Amino acid sequence: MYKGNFVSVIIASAGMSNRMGSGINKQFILIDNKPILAHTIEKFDKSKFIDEIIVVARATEIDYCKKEIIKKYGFTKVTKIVKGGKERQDSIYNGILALSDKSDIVLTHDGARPFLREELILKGINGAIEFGACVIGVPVKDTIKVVNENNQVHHTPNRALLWAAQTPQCFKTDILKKGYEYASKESIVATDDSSLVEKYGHPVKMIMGSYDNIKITTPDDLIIAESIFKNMNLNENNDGFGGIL
Ligand SMILES: Nc1ccn([C@@H]2O[C@H](COP(=O)(O)OP(=O)(O)OP(=O)(O)O)[C@@H](O)[C@H]2O)c(=O)n1
Ligand SMILES: C[C@](O)(CO)[C@H](O)COP(=O)(O)O
Repeated sequence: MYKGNFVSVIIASAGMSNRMGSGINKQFILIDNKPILAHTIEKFDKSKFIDEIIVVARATEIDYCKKEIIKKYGFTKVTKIVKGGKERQDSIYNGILALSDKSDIVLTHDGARPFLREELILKGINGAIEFGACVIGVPVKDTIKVVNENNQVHHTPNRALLWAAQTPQCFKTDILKKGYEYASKESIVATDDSSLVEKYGHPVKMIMGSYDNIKITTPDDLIIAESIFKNMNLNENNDGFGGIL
């Protein structure tokens, strides 16, 4: 169980939001009059399982985050706001370097995933304690095709074995650090944190997540996000596993 462990979270919010095309950092777009990033931080700030939150922001947005997000919404567990890097991986690495020496368990999370539920935080922490590394995800619903550079279908993997990785991704802190140090030494680049731990050679467990734990990436996600937000508020007991979408 999580008791006795110091649990940290790194929230990556230093991306460029290119696919959103909003002209501003998508994490500052409002849902119910509150920035997406504030919704995300709130989930961890309120959680009794979390001890420290490191926010990773663009250098030019650190002051804004301090004033308009952390101070304005009265978050108490954000210990540091550090500057991001070119890729998400670089941003998370900066967050790792800012972790408290006390950190036993670390969760990495996207600032653009505001609909995380408390039970997934606990499942992730317990998964990290039991397995050393785990990732929250959901089985894919569509058939996935692997294509070549000419869009010719190369093969169709067995859907029963395919999961979509979400965040949080949860680790014993020393294991995540080793994964990132290994990636840096070997110049390994990946789009999520657990890939680096896999490549370092530590097994990663997949933990059942929730289909409504979406990452807000493109404008159509904002329409879905409004609907998830309303549903979460209407039905606080919705466990997120039933597939409201
Ligand atoms: N250099 C980067 C890139 C991404 N992120 C964060 O990682 C999360 C997941 O990334 P994604 O949704 O791809 O965000 P962007 O990189 O901003 O999107 P895009 O690729 O459309 O520019 C986001 O919360 C984003 O802010 C980050 O902290 N630092
Ligand atoms: C970490 C992640 O959210 C898992 O789905 C995803 O890989 C982030 O990737 P992106 O390229 O930054 O969208």
